[in-house]
Amino acid sequence: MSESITRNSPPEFLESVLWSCDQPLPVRKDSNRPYVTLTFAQSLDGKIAGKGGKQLILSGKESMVMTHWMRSMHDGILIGIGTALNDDPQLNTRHLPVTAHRVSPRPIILDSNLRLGLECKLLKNYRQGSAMQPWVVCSPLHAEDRDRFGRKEALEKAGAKIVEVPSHNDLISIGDLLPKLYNLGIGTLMVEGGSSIIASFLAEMSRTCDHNTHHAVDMLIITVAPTLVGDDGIGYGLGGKGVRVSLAPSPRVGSESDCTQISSLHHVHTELMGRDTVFACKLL
Ligand SMILES: NC(=O)C1=CN([C@@H]2O[C@H](COP(=O)(O)OP(=O)(O)OC[C@H]3O[C@@H](n4cnc5c(N)ncnc54)[C@H](O)[C@@H]3O)[C@@H](O)[C@H]2O)C=CC1
Ligand SMILES: Nc1nc(O)c(N)c(N[C@@H]2O[C@H](COP(=O)(O)O)[C@@H](O)[C@H]2O)n1
Repeated sequence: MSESITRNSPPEFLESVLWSCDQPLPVRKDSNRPYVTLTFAQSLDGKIAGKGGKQLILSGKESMVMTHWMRSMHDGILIGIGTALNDDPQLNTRHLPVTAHRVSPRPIILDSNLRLGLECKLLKNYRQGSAMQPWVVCSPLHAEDRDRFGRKEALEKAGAKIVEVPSHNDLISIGDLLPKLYNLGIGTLMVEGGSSIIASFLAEMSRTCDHNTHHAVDMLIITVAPTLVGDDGIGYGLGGKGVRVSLAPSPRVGSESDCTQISSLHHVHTELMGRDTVFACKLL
């Protein structure tokens, strides 16, 4: 079996691009939000799921184990309600060797209207004592909002903690979410998807860079699997018209005149993991 699958500590490259247990967290200009790692797996044609959102196992064994190491390194793991309903994920570190010190992050679900199922694996695992309590982030509740109050109560009874954060058009404001999570003790946050969440974080990243304010994402770690999904598959956008994220320096992305550089991603590492390629880029 490959050494990367059986080792008892994270792959070296992960510790070098993120942090290792015996190193302090990377210093950021702003300290009122978590360190944010945006990460997902995609096909060669840029798809993260199949037709109609069908969940695809794109990562091979080696990169999947790497993803579970990454999970173990973060305080929280964030997904959108689309992924929670579609995939019913566990978001734990079960692919790590039994001999490794496995710590699973706290699941955080962006669920503006409290649609999470009471019998989902995230809640079941918590009730069985094998996972941390999931936090469900919703839009602020108002007194007249009886249906949502009912769902809030049901979710709390099922084990969830409900966190209210301002939203616009039913999308939780990322700019308000991050300081809130930080104040609740999330120092490091892994954002796993899905498609709309990736687009929102990339858009927020672009917006904050554009205005030269604090960034929303620190590190982008993308696994690319050598497979083609086809046009029916689900991709991810950059979260809006005119949003462009370019690599800097960027000799291959076009001339200055045809590419407005809103934000700069700096390539820090490329790692081959089995048949997959993992790219790590950091935002400066
Ligand atoms: N290949 C990979 O690494 C991954 C693939 N996926 C795939 O992604 C697909 C799910 O993607 P989506 O349907 O887009 O669901 P999603 O997981 O991105 O959730 C989107 C929903 O979250 C809610 N939301 C609240 N605040 C939001 C905000 N600020 N920005 C965006 N959404 C917000 C909205 O109700 C929205 O419809 C599934 O097919 C899943 O298998 C999901 C995660 C990782
Ligand atoms: N790294 C990675 N590779 C893939 O091929 C994937 N499909 C995903 N998906 C993400 O992992 C979640 C499933 O997690 P569990 O196995 O249930 O712990 C899924 O919902 C996506 O967030 N990731």
